[in-house]
This record gives sequence, structure tokens and C-alpha cells, in this order.
Amino acid sequence: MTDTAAPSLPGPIAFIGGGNMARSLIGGLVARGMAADAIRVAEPVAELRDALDRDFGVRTFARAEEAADGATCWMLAVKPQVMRTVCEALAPIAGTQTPLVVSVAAGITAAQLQRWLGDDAGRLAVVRAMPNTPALLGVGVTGLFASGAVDSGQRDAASRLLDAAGPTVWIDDETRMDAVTAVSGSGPAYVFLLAEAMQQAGVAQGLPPETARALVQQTLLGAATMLVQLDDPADVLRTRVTSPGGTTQAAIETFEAGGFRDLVDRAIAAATQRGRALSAAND
Ligand SMILES: NC(=O)C1=CN([C@@H]2O[C@H](COP(=O)(O)OP(=O)(O)OC[C@H]3O[C@@H](n4cnc5c(N)ncnc54)[C@H](O)[C@@H]3O)[C@@H](O)[C@H]2O)C=CC1
Ligand SMILES: O=C(O)[C@@H]1CCC=N1
Repeated sequence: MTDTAAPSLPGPIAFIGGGNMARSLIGGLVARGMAADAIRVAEPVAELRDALDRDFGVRTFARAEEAADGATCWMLAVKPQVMRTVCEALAPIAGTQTPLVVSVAAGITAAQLQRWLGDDAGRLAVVRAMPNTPALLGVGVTGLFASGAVDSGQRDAASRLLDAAGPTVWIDDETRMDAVTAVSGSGPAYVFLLAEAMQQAGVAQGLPPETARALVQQTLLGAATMLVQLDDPADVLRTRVTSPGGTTQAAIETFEAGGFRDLVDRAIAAATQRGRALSAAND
């Protein structure tokens, strides 16, 4: 679970890629007290570099090799489609510096990362992490998988880094990382879709847009807080809202008749499958 100490590493951490996920993680680390000068970011887009510098005071670089050189941990936060190119650019220094490599990329396997980094023998310590964007506020959740080369100290370091984003969960079987991605990595988007749909429906029933927005925001926060803070499972909490013959029952029956559960099942299966495909397509 999350603790409040700032994560510490023997040297700087280099984020390779300074986009949405990196920003969320950097925001969490800085909020937890990690010194901004211990964080470097490689990001080719000048506007994003400027924003990272302005918002967090971190040191930015245009090229991956510049940020990675001398860093103790490389946090690979580029799209799966460019991961191979980025790793191959880093390969010459990976062999001499043996950093802890943490990748947040969907689908890309630890063995692929090792191979692209020039480590055919699988000796480089690679951790796969699947966080989510609520990391920005320290309320994310991260699934972690350690390759065989990761020792207990490196495992601990990876946990502490990602703890800044919220709770972490270690996954023993790497093939399950695609399901983690589908449930929690992508999961915030499903909740935002539900929020959009509820707001639109509220407006369709006559509510002013701002009122609908405020009601939906607090309802999702309240329901999520109950899920986290009470021992009762989701179905019990749902039943307590659902008076026989009442309004909720009318809505739930409409969801069930429309195949809601099957739709969620198919959506998460599609996301899981996409993670597997990203691995194969970018090899
Ligand atoms: N956005 C999300 O909710 C989550 C994303 N992820 C993973 O995080 C990774 C990044 O995703 P996002 O942040 O959403 O994408 P993004 O597109 O916002 O960020 C990627 C950044 O990498 C930069 N980049 C491209 N080539 C580069 C290079 N050669 N060197 C350094 N930087 C380079 C891009 O300019 C871009 O700013 C992906 O692999 C994704 O699977 C994982 C969990 C959640
Ligand atoms: O959509 C994606 O591929 C990434 C991985 C999880 C969330 N965003």
C-alpha cells in the first residue's frame, strides 16, 4: 500500500517520454517530496518539455540518451509503437550502466525490452508497470511484474517509485499484465465514459448541464469511496440502493436487458487482446 515517504534512489531517474502517463507519474513523485532535480525527462516535443519544466521544475532533454546517461532508473513511458526504436537508441549505454528499467508500455514484454536494449541473455533488470492516470493525484493503482533478473532491492525500488502513484500490486505471471492493462490501466476511461453518458442523460431529462455535472461527479466519488472504505462487495452496495419496484430497479433492469455485463466483458476482452497484439505488431 501507499506510504507517505518520498521514494529515494541512489541516482537520478530518467523518464523516456514526457507525455500523459509520465506527467501523471512525475506529478505523483513530486507531490510525495521527490526532489525535482532527481528527475530527468527525455521528450522530443519542445512545448511538452517547457510545460514539464514549468510545472514540476524537472530537467528536460530532447533525446533519450541524454536523459538516460548516468540515471539509476529508466522509466520508459513512450508508446508501444516507438519502444523498439527508443530501446535500440539506449542499447549502447544499457550494457555499461545496467540501470533498473521500468516500462509502463501496454503489451510490450520484458523479454522484448531486454532484447531491444541489447541484452539477449536477459540479465538486465526489467520491471513492467501498468499504472493509470489517477496517479497524478496519488490515487492510481499499478500492476507490477518483475523479470527474473530483478533482485529484491530493485523490486523494492520499483514498488516505492510506483507507490507515489497509489497502491501497487505485484503480478507473478507476465501474461496477466494484459488483463491488468485492460481493467485498471484503461479503466479510468470507462468511468469517464460513464460520467459523460450520465451527464448527457441528466441533461436530456431536463437538468442544467452544470447541475448534471456536479451530481455525476459527487455520485461517482461517493460510490467509489463506499467501494473502497466499506467491506461490502459491489453487488451488496448495489442492492441497498435498489428499492423493489423503485427507480433504481427500473434503471438496472434496462441496463441488464441491454446486455450491460456482456458489453463490459467484451470491452475488457478486446482491450486484453489489443495488449497482446501490440506486443506482436511492434516486435
Ligand atoms: N495514458 C494512460 O492512461 C496510460 C498509458 N500507459 C502507457 O504509457 C505509455 C505512454 O502513453 P501516454 O503517456 O498516454 O502517451 P503520450 O503520447 O502522451 O506520451 C508519449 C510521449 O513520448 C514521446 N516520445 C516519442 N518518441 C520519443 C523518443 N524517441 N524519446 C523520448 N520521448 C519520445 C512523445 O512525444 C510523447 O510525448 C504507453 O506505452 C502507454 O501504453 C500505461 C498506463 C496508462
Ligand atoms: O490506451 C492505451 O493503450 C494505454 C494503456 C492503458 C491506458 N492507456
